[in-house]
Order: sequence, then C-alpha cells, then structure tokens
Amino acid sequence: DFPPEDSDYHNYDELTDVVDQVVADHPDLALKTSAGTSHEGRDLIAVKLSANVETDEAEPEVLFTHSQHAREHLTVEMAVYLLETLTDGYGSDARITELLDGREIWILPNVNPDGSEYDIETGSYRSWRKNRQPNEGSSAIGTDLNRNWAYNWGCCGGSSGDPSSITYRGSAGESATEVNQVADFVRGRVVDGEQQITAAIDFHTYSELILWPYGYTYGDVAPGMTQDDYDTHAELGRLMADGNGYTPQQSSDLYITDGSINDWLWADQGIFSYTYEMYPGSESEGGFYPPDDVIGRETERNHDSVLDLIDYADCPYRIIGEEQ
Ligand SMILES: NS(=O)(=O)N[C@@H](Cc1ccccc1)C(=O)O
Ligand SMILES: [Ca+2]
Ligand SMILES: [Zn+2]
Repeated sequence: DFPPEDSDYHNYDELTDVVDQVVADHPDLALKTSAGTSHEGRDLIAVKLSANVETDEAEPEVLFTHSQHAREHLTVEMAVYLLETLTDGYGSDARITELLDGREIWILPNVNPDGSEYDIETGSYRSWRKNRQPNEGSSAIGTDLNRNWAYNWGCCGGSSGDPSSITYRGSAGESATEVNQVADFVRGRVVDGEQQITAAIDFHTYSELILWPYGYTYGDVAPGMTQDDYDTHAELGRLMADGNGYTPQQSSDLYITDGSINDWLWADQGIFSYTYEMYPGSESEGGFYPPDDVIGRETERNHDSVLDLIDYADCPYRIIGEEQ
C-alpha cells in the first residue's frame, strides 16, 4: 500500500471501490465495463459517462487513459476526480450537464494496475515505470507501455530494445498485454466503419506539459498529419494550456519517442490525441511522488481544460475555423 503519509492516494482496491460507488450513486450516468485483463489478472476498468448511459447514442466519444506508467500515481487521482466531478456535477453545473447530455466519455482509470501495485507493495516507492510482463530470454521484467503502441513502433530511436531499459519497447507492437487490450477497446469503438472516439487525453506525470503528436518525428506535418491536422492539435492544445497553466508543445519538442499512444491514436484511429504531464514542474517539487495534500488542487487544476476537450470533440477542426 502507499506509505501512511500518502494515504489519500488510491491503491487498486480503493480505486475499484470508488468506481463501484460512483456507478451505484449515478446508475443513469455511469456504467462500469472492462477493457480486458492485465498480465497478472487485474481488471482493466473502463467507465462510460453519459446521460442515458445504457444506450449507445450517436454522440461524439472521448477517451481518458491513466497510469500507463506505474509510478505516476497522481494520474489515477485525476481519473477519480473526473469520475466524481462529472457525475456529481450533472444537473447542477450547466457545462457538465450539457456535455454529458451530448457526449459519451470513456475513462480507463488505470491501464497498468500490475505496475502500480508493484510500485507500492512494500510500503516504500520503487520508482517502477513498466508493466510486470516477463521478457523471453531475459531476467528483466516489463515493457514500457508508452513505447509499445503499433504505429511506427521502434522506428526512430525513441525507445530501447534492451529489456532491462525503462523505455523497453517490447518484442513487437502491442506485445504488452495491456496495450493490446486497450488498443482492442479503441478499435471496438469503430461503428459502421467510423471511429466514434474523436479526442483523447493520456495522463502522465510530471513536468506540467500538454503534448500532441507526432512524437516519432520533429516535423509538424508528416504522413497522416496535414497542416490543418497539426494546427488543430496545436490550437486546442494551447486553449487547454490556457486553462491549466501547463506548457503546450509537440511531444517531439521534448524528445523523440516511438510507439507512443498519441501517435497510434492519431495515425491509426484518427483520434485527436494529447498527453497531459501533470504536476509537479520539477524533481525538486516532488517528482513522481508529490505529497497527497496536492491531489485536490492538482486534479481540479485540469477541470476547465478537460471540459474544453470534451466540448470540441464534436468537431475539433472548429478551433481553426474549418468544418472538414
Ligand atoms: N511520463 S514520462 O515521464 O514517461 N514522459 C512521457 C512523455 C511523452 C508522452 C507522450 C509522447 C512522448 C513523450 C514518456 O512517455 O516519455
Ligand atoms: Ca448519451
Ligand atoms: Zn509517463
């Protein structure tokens, strides 16, 4: 479990309890389903939020994923914040009500539960990042989920081929159990040939950044990314950064990565895709393990920015004045 001084963080069982409570309190707005099972057998929880949640309505869909990286526990708290705020606010907050009436929101609050539990199981943090899947021919455990997505996998020096590296890309795209199953979940949202999810945020810590694709190349435009596509990503990224004070940039401005979720969501599925690197801005402010007394402030900080993404999900190109 978490160290006693950080008891406000949710371990996997406590997260499950929160999900079950939210669904029990709001059965017309929240539906618990599953994106599959982790390597060690934990449920990859998926929660759908929408008015008339039992019905698959013709409404734009949005995807939020959390905790690809095990030690980035504040991202699970971000999911808890969204689950509670978006349901409790329905009927009282005008903007939340409007968005739940016209959108279908998928929250996957922990896509690497094995890694998260491993990081805290001794009561002292292990700085674990990867999943807990063994690697054939090596004693080193784990794949970096955010280098295992199958668009331009391993193309460009943005990941490692060494199983002991913390950025190990796996043996092939989607070789990681959790990546394969979340990718299947997303592919499952293609209805009559059209991907219903139009926008996504993958939550990480830390550095206070909003990142958009591509990560595999320094170029703004590249195959599958026109100038309009790029400008739309950038303008929506900048709008969201206005709301939370993070720094907006193309992810390759940080460093080149290959096999990231953002590149796959955009290039393979046509989903406008972002990474939020949450608080803190630096190692000196707590790095991957900020104290639990910042959870309330640093999750609420993203309230307006997240609602902006949900708002624009009907047609992200609106933000550059295009219909497309
Ligand atoms: N959370 S982090 O410290 O691992 N940083 C992320 C940053 C990142 C996220 C998405 C695309 C490119 C880069 C990473 O996957 O390296
Ligand atoms: Ca609905
Ligand atoms: Zn991360």
